[in-house]
Amino acid sequence: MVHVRYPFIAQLKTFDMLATSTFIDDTRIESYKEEYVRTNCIFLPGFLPQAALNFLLKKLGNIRFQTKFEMDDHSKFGKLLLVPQNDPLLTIFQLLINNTGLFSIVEEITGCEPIGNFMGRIHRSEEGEQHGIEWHGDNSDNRLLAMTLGLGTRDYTGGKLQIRETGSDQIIREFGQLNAGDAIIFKIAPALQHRLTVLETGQRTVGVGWFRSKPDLATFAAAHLKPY
Ligand SMILES: O=C(O)CCC(=O)C(=O)O
Ligand SMILES: [Fe+2]
Repeated sequence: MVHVRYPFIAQLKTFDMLATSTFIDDTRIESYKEEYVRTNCIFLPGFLPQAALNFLLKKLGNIRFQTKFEMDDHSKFGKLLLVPQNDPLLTIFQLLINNTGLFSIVEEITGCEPIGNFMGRIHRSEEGEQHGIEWHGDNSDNRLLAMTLGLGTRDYTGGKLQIRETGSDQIIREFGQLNAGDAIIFKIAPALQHRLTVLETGQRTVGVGWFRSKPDLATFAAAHLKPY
């Protein structure tokens, strides 16, 4: 018998989280559907259960973030601090969201094609650093929907996630201060763009990622959710 080691998983299992919890209140599906049709996004306050949230917040306290520039061909369109790609915390975050029950509910609310996997990262914006991301679409890599999950305990100003129709001046929806555990799920399509405005005061920390049509979960897990 082969023993694999997921150092944090034993703790997570005690929360009875993995593969059992869907995080979305299914009595509210109809109102989420209506919100999504109207605004191309849904706001999910208290999406992440407290135990999982406390666990992620505690681990985040020990992480050394690294500066990352968002690049489009050779031009920069954003600057942020990122949890290093090989950090086990990213595996935990992705394990929580790669949940087929959650995928089904998200498919039902948004009418998107079947979700194969969720690929995510964790980033932070800090005051005085011009941290933010200009208008962009994230239209690549089989992305269907994006998610932003609040993972910070500090207040902030600026750092707004804004959504618009491509090329338009009108903001369809914007989200300022996010509380830890709150999530936003929004549509990725050529007709839509979003941006993260520059952080003015305080600090903003979020998990972000994309629900993607391909590859399927088994293929994704074998490549990205490996034991370490
Ligand atoms: O921080 C956010 O809410 C969204 C960030 C974003 O658009 C991205 O990472 O592509
Ligand atoms: Fe984005």
